[in-house]
Amino acid sequence: MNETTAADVDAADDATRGRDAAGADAADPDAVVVGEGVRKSYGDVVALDGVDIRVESGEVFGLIGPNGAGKTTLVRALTGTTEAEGDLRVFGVPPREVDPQRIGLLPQSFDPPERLTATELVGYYGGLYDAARDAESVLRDVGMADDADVWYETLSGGQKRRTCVATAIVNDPDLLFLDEPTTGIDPAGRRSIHRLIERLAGGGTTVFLTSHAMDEVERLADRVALLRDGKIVAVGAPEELIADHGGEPRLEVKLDGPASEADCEAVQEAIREALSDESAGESEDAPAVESTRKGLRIGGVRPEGIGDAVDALETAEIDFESLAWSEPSLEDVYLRLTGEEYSPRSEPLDEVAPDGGDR
Ligand SMILES: Nc1ncnc2c1ncn2[C@@H]1O[C@H](COP(=O)(O)OP(=O)(O)OP(=O)(O)O)[C@@H](O)[C@H]1O
Repeated sequence: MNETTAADVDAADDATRGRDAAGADAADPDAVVVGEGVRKSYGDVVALDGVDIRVESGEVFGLIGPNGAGKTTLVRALTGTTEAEGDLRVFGVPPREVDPQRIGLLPQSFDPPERLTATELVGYYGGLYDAARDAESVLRDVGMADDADVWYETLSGGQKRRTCVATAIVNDPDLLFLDEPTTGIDPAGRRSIHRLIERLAGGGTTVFLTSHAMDEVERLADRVALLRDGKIVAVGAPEELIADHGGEPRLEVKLDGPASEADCEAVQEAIREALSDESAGESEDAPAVESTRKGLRIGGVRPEGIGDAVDALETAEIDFESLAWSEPSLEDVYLRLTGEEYSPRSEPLDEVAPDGGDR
């Protein structure tokens, strides 16, 4: 007679869930987070509308999207803090079955007890785990060593947020969810959090980062997903997304106000003539020239083409104040794919004399 033991039941259970005894996802062993067809509604509001997502071990995965896109809901679904439909697996098991020791979570809204010092607070959260790091060293990691003995309630907004980041990493998690970790943190503090994320990722921690700071995501994330209206509309490495959706580099020409239509046409014509001279009659599209609030913009200008653009401005007798060349960024991707206003990251050049000689 066959005797069914508890171990057999566990093994069968694991087999149906598609994981092996070590807790890895047998169907997808490199994946730490897998979501398929994830849906979540709050009454009539559809927060997640069939999200497919996969985060690999050791990667920094950025999640971006407008307010209300569903980012926090997705983080909550993946951390088991809210129920959602669909197939969700974290380390090969449903989110609520994951060993808490392996997960760190910095929620978007986090109100810890205020009448504790930063050290006491981090120690308190560390006490919730089987094993925890020393509070002092964690606070050092987030740039809070000097204020470790200050009451939480008297810390500044940015210092509070850094302390909260410390509570999320006190258990030395394998997978860290950071929901807008640098909100309200000053540039130096942000930089120290960025370095911390880079160090954690370098040490093998998988980081799931949501942020509205596109520069932060572009810098830190190996891959980025853009969520809009509860659906992922693009996913890829930042450089891939920028190449596919970021648009072209452009030259911003500062004048004493918006360029007139006639000026834009004159610049366009000068560029077209220069191009037709160069290409000896072969047809070539001239870069678009458009008026902006501060002057005009010439699209499609690569660094080696700045000299030609300056020549065209001179031919068109445009007396400009300065030039700023900008390349597309993740922010452009975001703005294009969400249909919001275009606002390029500019890299100002040195002041360029209108004769083009002082560049
Ligand atoms: N507890 C809730 N009850 C009702 N509706 C909710 C709840 N939580 C979220 N929503 C709604 O679900 C949608 C997605 O919200 P969510 O907070 O996930 O977006 P988000 O992308 O994180 O936004 P933000 O960038 O503003 O933080 C929104 O329309 C929001 O109003």
